[in-house]
Amino acid sequence: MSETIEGGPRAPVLTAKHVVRRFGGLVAVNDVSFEVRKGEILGLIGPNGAGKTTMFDLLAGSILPTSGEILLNGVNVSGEAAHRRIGRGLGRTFQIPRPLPNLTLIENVMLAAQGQSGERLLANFLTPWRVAAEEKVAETKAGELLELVALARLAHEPARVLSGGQRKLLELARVMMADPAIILLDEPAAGVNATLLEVIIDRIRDINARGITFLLIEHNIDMVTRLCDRVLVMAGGQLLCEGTADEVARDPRVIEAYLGGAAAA
Ligand SMILES: Nc1ncnc2c1ncn2[C@@H]1O[C@H](COP(=O)(O)OP(=O)(O)OP(=O)(O)O)[C@@H](O)[C@H]1O
Repeated sequence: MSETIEGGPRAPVLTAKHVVRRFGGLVAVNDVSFEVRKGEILGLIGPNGAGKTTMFDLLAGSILPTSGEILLNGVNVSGEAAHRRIGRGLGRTFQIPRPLPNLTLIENVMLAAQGQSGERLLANFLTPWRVAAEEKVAETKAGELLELVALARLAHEPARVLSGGQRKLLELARVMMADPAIILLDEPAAGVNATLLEVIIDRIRDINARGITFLLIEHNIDMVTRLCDRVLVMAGGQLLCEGTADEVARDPRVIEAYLGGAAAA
């Protein structure tokens, strides 16, 4: 019972209810329902073309569902734009992060600050002291977040010097700047070397220990097994099954879905 009490330890942060998304004749997401519970790291796996990225786009608000509902902390956000969902505590990283190459790391992270007066020309003109004070606070916070993701020593370097794996860490710091309740992570392990992968796994654990919930799309099953208590499997736009990483890896339907994908590739 207490599992679903609003605000309780296992309350749903993000809910998909019978979500459908069509692209012309193709049903990329077909009647998918699930919950991401407060404090968990939930995995989302499935073969190429399963509909995982489309599901992320729907949850984040980059695209809208053809039908069905998306709830963020119990509020129906199905028709809301992405920036409004960010304001409600939903963060998202991209498979291929694209920081502004000529800005420093700290400047890139500061760009993600919410509600700065500096964004408003009038405020800048009328209350420059407040804008300066807010920028100082944002700079301190961005510095702390770069420390959290082990990039503090590069804080004043331009983002173009970063490797692919370091860009993923910068992306995590950027998302954290908006104080998210939940972060959607899109393939954080893709293209990352083994050493940096360990850093990314550690940082995700640290951020999760601060009470932040994660939904993780990942093809690297070792990472999923190490981070996720619960895993959802999608195939052909539908939710195939749910369980621990070990359970789903043994499930004949999952094996069949991956083998079918490999045969079709
Ligand atoms: N904008 C779009 N227009 C038309 N079809 C699309 C669009 N976006 C995705 N699709 C199709 O929807 C299906 C699901 O794609 P999606 O990218 O969500 O899968 P995925 O599980 O994320 O795959 P991968 O693991 O390869 O990233 C695919 O058949 C894809 O071609």
